[in-house]
Amino acid sequence: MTIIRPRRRTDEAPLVLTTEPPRSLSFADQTAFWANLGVSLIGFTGAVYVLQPAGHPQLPILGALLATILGTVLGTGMVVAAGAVGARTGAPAMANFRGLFGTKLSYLPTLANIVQCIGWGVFELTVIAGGVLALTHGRVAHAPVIIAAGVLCTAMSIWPLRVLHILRRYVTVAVAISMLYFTVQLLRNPLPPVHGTSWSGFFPGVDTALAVAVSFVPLAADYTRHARSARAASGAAMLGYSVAQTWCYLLGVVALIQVGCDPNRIFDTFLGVGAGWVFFAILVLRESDQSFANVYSTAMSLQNLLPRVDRRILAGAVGALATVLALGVHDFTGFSNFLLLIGSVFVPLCAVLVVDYFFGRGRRGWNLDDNAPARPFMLLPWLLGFAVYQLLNPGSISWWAQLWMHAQNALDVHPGWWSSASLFSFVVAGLATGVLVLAERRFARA
Ligand SMILES: Nc1nc2[nH]cnc2c(=O)[nH]1
Repeated sequence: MTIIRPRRRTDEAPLVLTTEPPRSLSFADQTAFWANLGVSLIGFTGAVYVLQPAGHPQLPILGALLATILGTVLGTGMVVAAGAVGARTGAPAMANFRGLFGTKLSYLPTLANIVQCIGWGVFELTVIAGGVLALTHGRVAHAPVIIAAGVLCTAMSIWPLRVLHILRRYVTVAVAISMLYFTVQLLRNPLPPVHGTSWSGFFPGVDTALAVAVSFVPLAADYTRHARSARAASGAAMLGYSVAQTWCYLLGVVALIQVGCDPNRIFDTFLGVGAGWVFFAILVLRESDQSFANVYSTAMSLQNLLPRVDRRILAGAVGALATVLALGVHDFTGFSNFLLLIGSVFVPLCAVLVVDYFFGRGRRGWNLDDNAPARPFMLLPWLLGFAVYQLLNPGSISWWAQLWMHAQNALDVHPGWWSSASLFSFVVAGLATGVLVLAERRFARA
């Protein structure tokens, strides 16, 4: 890869694929960035899936609290581990897979990430439009908001490092004040009693909180590669993301309980408190950093396929595509299930990546060149982990879920309260990679 060594704090991310990025993000910059990603309008409504895990009765409030904390901390741990690899190699997230699978095979996770990031980018643009709709009581049309948000997040993705500095300086404080305001206002009303709760959906609840954090696994290294040290990158992601997502989900749980667990009315609680619209507007505006992260990471993923194309051209094209797609989307229900399905690809992949980097071939330095040789056997633990995930949680796309239910019956595996798909998938993929790493070492010695 091309080697360039810019160092100043004002330096921007390299324009072409390189493993020598400017290391200009401080601990505070990164903590603020991850905290911003942890707070999302989707998080407030998504809390309903932790509170009422699919196929289970509602969790008690303590159960929802613990499931949120456990899922978030475990999911963030995976983000941290993937980010630590990027902080050490200096390569963007998808280019790291060249070391694990070889360059050509690294296109597999790259394509999955391009699909997931464009999907999330479109989703986030529609979430912003939904927020503006709630804020203006439907007085502003959908299309102009989508176009404005699309232009904003595309512009942000042209100057990613400058944007991260700005987020730290101005946006994170405003978001923290807004969250504090809503927390105080919502907790002033006593929570109505909730009946018929059960702990049976505890681990599915954990899985939900974990899945949202894990969806940032394939993006992490695009940002941590600019950290001054792997330790700072890891601490910042852990602190910023886990605190923010936990806070966001718990605020969502409180708001949901106050509107009888109807996610469609959740924004009413925020807008119903005195001056709520001011703080809600801040949260809507900051949702653009989520879209920005998706557009920028899609461009970086594309650069793994097109290493010599200027990332600004790629980001411009991706931003335009996401905006056009978002103009046509009004209902996201089916697509969000698809996003969760893609997200599940990255849980076992993270385990394989981390085990091979810290215990296997990565210890001697991965080959991240344009012609890194294929390591197809490394696909096996990934596939195994993916199968374990689907077996325990096949999701809500009916034909896909039915396929896996046949497999459950054939193997006599029946998911219960104990079956966290993410944890089992991560552990199985990690252990299987460990076996391959040991076999590779033996083979090298022989
Ligand atoms: N990758 C990704 N994951 C998410 N999880 C929640 N929102 C997002 C998002 O915008 N992108």
